[in-house]
Amino acid sequence: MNSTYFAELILPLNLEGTFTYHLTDSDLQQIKIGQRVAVPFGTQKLYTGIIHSIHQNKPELYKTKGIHAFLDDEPIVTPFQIQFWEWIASYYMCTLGDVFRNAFPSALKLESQTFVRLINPDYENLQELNDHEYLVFEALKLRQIISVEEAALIIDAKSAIPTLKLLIDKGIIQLDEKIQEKYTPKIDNYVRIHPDIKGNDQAFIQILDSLKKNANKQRESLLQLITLETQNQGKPLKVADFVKMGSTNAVIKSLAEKGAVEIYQFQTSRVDENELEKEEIHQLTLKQTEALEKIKEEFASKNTVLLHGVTSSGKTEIYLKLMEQVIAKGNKVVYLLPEISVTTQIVHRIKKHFGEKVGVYHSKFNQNERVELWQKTLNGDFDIIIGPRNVLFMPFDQIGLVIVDEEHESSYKQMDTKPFFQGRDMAMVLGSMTKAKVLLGSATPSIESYFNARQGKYGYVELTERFGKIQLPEINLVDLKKAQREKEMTHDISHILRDEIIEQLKEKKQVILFQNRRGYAPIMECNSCGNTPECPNCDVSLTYHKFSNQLKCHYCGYAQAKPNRCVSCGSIELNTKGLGTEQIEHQLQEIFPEARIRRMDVDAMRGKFAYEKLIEDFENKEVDILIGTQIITKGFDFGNVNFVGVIRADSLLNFPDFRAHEKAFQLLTQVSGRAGRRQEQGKVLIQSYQPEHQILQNVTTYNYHQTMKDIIYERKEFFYPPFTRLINLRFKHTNKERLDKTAAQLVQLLKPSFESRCLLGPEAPSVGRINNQYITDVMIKILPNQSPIKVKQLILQQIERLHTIAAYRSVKIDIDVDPM
Ligand SMILES: Nc1ncnc2c1ncn2[C@@H]1O[C@H](COP(=O)(O)OP(=O)(O)OP(=O)(O)O)[C@@H](O)[C@H]1O
Ligand SMILES: [Zn+2]
Repeated sequence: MNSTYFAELILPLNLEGTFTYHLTDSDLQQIKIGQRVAVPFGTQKLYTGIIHSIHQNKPELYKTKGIHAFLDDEPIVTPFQIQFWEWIASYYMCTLGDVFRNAFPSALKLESQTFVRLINPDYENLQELNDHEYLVFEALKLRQIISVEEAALIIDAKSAIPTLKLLIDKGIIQLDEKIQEKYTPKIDNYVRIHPDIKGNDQAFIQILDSLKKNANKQRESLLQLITLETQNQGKPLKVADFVKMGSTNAVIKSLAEKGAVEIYQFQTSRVDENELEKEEIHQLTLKQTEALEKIKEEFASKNTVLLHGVTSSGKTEIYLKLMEQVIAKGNKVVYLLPEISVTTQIVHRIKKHFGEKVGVYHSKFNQNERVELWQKTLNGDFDIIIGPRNVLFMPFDQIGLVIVDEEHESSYKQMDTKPFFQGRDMAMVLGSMTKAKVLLGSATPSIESYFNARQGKYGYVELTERFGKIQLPEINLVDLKKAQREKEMTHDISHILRDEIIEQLKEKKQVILFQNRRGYAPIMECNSCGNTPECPNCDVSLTYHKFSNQLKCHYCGYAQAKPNRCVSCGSIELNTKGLGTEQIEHQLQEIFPEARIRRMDVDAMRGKFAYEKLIEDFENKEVDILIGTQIITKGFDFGNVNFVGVIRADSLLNFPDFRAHEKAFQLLTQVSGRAGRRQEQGKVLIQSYQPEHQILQNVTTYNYHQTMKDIIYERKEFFYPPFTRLINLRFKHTNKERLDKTAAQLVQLLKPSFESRCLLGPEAPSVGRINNQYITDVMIKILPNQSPIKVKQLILQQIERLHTIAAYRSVKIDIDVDPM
């Protein structure tokens, strides 16, 4: 056939550009940009692609293939998304296929290696299945799981993907995934005065009278419930809690039978709260209203505004008001959070006001759950969509506002898979491409955002006062050297810290403690020969985990039983060095045997919704002391915490990275900000071996501006962002010699184009081998007078030149633009 029309397709491949397929007349009648199609690729492979564009330029050098089938009547990717993906691919120097793979749910893009699973073996409407569907269905009844490739053998290559797609649509099969824990909301029984007698004095007195004679206990309970309801101001009361306060299940049941109280249920889940009654948004305080007005004023002339408000100043309340106004104008809001599992409290607050119009992209959702969210977003079912950085890839339309909460968080940067994008930065690109306004918020803005605001590129709005005019917590430092010298310590807890915790527990307050490392002890060392067990796959020492009695690698997951003797000299004198959360937990348990102590770090939070459950327990005051890694610093808003302790600030300060000081200041300020958020001024104790350190001094005085000024000065001096842009080239190979040669060769090729201060390396990072791959880095600094686009082109050209020599090609090069 002699086609005159062609389509460019996006395929999930790590290859440059789009791919050309010819179109038949009937293709032309149904084709739309953004539709999914099933296509062959190479000799054997099948893929799901997206229609990128249509044209008449016949490729001269090769024969095009045709499209097997259209999978959708209507596009499921918007033209804007395609543009956005292209922008990301070009900025982050990866392929469009890399972005597509990351952006698009796997369950919507079947390919040869995709496996599907039978989920409805009892499907009865067999007459609704076509011949192909029927054949595959029969095969699945025997085997449960089948790959696209195998389906192609059973029916034919052309029909494999379309047929499986139809079976998915009918709910007969599903993308096969590791069985994941489904979130089952916890249902609790609650009790309240029966709505019929609430506020009806006459009916109420009647009931009370009837209880006078032989139901004294019931009468007491009823009166107690009334008092509680007034005290709790409408906050639901669990039956279980009421029983703890003196009532009994039998009494509550009798009262319910008599119509005096009502037992009701609702989900206490943090994930699905559409059942909750909606609440009005709080009235903003004068200061908050001023801030909101100023934000809107700044938006008149600027696309981005930085809201710099101290912890607990009510930034979230301002977001809520602003969102309400944007939605009232018929626009949508994208709300970005650093990590959803640890910010369930905020999701909860947003859902409370906007109900089912809120779409939540949970990073722990499985692929099938993701499809549902994608389709609902496409339908325009949501006014607000919340999630971590990947939420930017959802198919929304008509965005009026993008909020980036806790904008300083480094977890906005994707580090493990391509594209290595920065969610905050891409939110701004999304904003400028869709003409939506972008609000960045933080109590400790990143250097970059602060700098841009100071330069007048962003609007800048400051909120310096906590809600309720509560003073920011008083932060004091504990000198660990001194405490040790004076024997004022039990294990790693100074007696000042210990006594403060005792005081807090006495007053029934909850305590949050922060330690930056997980595990029991990061290093095991032989006292005789000094040998330290290391990971066989990575260049790091193994961390001791007492609970499992194992040594584990935090980079590749390798684990071994704890040895009883030194593997090097046989001595039994093995010592541990360093301090992890697990050890602190043990020490605390010993010092405070009565306290209910829980730990929040990745080791303790294995289950799918472990965070949610622990947060709930903490809110319900079922935990006295919470010890955690930096997870606990992110936006928690607990009312009953007046005191926060930092076990050891030193590892934060001594980290070998140009961002270390910025991060240390942010982290310590944020964790301190969890204290004293309701009635009274909170307190914070930070333990450190170097209390004189300038960063710690600045933390205690809340001297954000001075800290940033100092850091900006250093950055300027040493050519770091925001004065330069960085690109890191990370080389990986199992053979160290080949790795080093390749990296050195590329540096040779790049040398003529860069000043020597702008081309650093090759240099091995602090962990020079992970999972048996050696690593080395070459860092390029782009000066303000250089064009980043030209520099990127140059890098790609030189890599291409490098690759003309076969020996260099096997070394993988990951290009990381704006590394963190
Ligand atoms: N105008 C208001 N009316 C009632 N409650 C408010 C108001 N403003 C803030 N609050 C309450 O004060 C607490 C702190 O506010 P919020 O969590 O919004 O602060 P934040 O600035 O986002 O803090 P952080 O940066 O520490 O996360 C919350 O419990 C919030 O409900
Ligand atoms: Zn390892």
